Amino acid sequence: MMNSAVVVRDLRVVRGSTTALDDVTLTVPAGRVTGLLGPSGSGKTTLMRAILGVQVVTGGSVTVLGEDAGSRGLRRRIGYVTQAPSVYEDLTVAENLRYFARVLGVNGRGGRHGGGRGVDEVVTTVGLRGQRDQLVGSLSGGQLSRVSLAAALLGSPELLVLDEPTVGLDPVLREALWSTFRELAAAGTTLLVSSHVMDEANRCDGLVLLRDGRVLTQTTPDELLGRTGAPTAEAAFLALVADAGTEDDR
Ligand SMILES: Nc1ncnc2c1ncn2[C@@H]1O[C@H](COP(=O)(O)OP(=O)(O)OP(=O)(O)O)[C@@H](O)[C@H]1O
Repeated sequence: MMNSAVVVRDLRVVRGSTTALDDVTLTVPAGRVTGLLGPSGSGKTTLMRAILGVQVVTGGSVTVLGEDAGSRGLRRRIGYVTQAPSVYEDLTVAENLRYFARVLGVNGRGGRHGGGRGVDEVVTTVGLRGQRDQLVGSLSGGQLSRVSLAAALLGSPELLVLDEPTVGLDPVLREALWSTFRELAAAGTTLLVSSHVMDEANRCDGLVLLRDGRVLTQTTPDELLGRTGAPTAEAAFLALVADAGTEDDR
């Protein structure tokens, strides 16, 4: 039996006058990279917020690492990176991370109670050793987003939820970040990574395709291409959208 880090059942979320998620059921397998793909406004951020337990939901259930989403005990077991970098510009990279380590109750040198990743280790993981003592306000955009990722890695979370972490990064940095994700998964971390860049689909072990707040399909990159006969993930997604549109019309 495959071990699931996240189980979402019949989830429904209404935000304002929009049904942001409707009847969403999916699982995120442990120790894998799952890509959450869909166009802008399809509900990716809302789903991630529900998994983190910070989203008011109208119906359904979300179980994370065996507990209800939002349970206190989950706080240190999940790392989250939002689209807006939440770091202090007037502190250096290391100062920011030491601050977040304290907030999380992580020992900045070797993790909580001696376990997990500390500041030096996460700085190395995201390739910012050269910028360790630089003010965050003077970093490039790509470096800045890697500081947020480093903060999310403190203490070795079991689940990493990353909302469009590669937006605005050049191809070299994107490559570097994806190899970091692969290494983390190989070491047992579960990653849920959202993107609206379909060519990132091939880098994931599994895929969840969202459209208009509904799961279009939960699949793998190979199966997606095989099923649609499309040459690229982007073309496959468009083919599925066209199919779903035909069904809606029936
Ligand atoms: N605070 C809010 N109040 C009302 N509607 C909202 C709110 N936040 C999001 N929505 C709506 O919910 C839907 C899903 O939004 P969500 O941010 O989850 O999409 P997304 O797939 O993450 O988009 P993007 O790729 O552009 O970030 C959209 O139609 C959006 O307009």
